[in-house]
Amino acid sequence: MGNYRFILSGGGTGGHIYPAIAIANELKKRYPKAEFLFVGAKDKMEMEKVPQAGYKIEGLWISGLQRKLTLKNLMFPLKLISSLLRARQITKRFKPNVAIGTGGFASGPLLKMAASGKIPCLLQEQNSYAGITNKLLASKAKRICVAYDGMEQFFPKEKIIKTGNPVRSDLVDLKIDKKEAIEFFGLDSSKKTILILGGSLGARRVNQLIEKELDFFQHQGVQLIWQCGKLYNEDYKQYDSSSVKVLAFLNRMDYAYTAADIILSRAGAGSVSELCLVGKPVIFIPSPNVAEDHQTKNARALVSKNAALMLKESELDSEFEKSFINLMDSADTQNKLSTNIKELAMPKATEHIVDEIEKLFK
Ligand SMILES: CC(=O)N[C@H]1[C@@H](OP(=O)(O)OP(=O)(O)OC[C@H]2O[C@@H](n3ccc(=O)[nH]c3=O)[C@H](O)[C@@H]2O)O[C@H](CO)[C@@H](O)[C@@H]1O
Repeated sequence: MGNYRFILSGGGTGGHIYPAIAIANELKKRYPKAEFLFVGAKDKMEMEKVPQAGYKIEGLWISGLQRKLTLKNLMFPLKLISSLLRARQITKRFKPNVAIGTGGFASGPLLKMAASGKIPCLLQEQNSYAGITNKLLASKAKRICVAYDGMEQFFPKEKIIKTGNPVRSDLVDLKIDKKEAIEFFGLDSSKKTILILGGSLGARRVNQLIEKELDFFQHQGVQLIWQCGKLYNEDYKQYDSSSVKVLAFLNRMDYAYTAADIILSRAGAGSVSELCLVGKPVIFIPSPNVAEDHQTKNARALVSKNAALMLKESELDSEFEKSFINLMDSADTQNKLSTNIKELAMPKATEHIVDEIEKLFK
């Protein structure tokens, strides 16, 4: 009993990978004998992060379409055919009970072939603006779990279930001692700690801001945990010091969230869902470079409920210091933001999604 087989696919960025890992962990908790296989894109971060989480992954030779005419684009049809064939082989061999797609281009071929092999498929869409892969797969899916209202504009209404975004269980209920968390980063537990998050890949404009404001932060007497991203680490690691911890990637987000007094963050859907659970004062700096400006929409949903502050990239030079000082100086604003953001948390999202998955194979 319980020897079920689950195939999961999502990747390209942490925003698609971590929901898949959270779903797999909950399935494993319910079905300890189940087998799992992840499918990702060959050179993307899932090939490293999924094995770190204890799961097997196979990589497809696939990439997204660029908007310009490039060599990569000319290769696209070839990659698509090759990855569809490979996806068919994988699903035939693994024979999953259910296929789960969390967005990103690798999930396209996999879910398409799974559906044509009559395997029930469930999609999970993290954003308020649906990604292209999930939109293309919607007609094949039995259920589509979403985190925002109004998703009927992208998906058939009868398939949509609002569950919220899956968050890794270690971040749902933070139980670490704050002093221990601050010391984990080699920082001083008597000082205020600011956590800077650039999303799973790091954010160039956020890094430029922090570099420019280092003296300002020092004057304010605060210390920094600065996640700059793998791509930017070489440029910024020179600033690592006893009060500024520069890290390419945080493997222990639980410690980082616990250590922080104030958080500056991009507004990717996963980050937003986690920050609601964490319940600390946040200043969002949404990326303006994503489809339909969806990070600004993600952030605005919180700002309109007095649950976070937001600065657009174009406002950073003129507004950042003022906004930061106002927030630092007002315990009242900090408390209000913390209380309000917590109210938006959906801590049962993963369980709810797995309840829906169970309906597809039981
Ligand atoms: C530039 C880009 O395309 N961004 C998209 C990407 O964001 P991105 O990949 O940044 O993803 P999210 O903000 O959704 O989530 C980031 C995830 O990475 C984890 N994390 C992050 C940094 C770190 O050092 N360690 C770590 O573990 C966070 O805990 C979180 O679980 O996917 C999101 C969800 O589809 C979208 O909303 C974003 O617009």
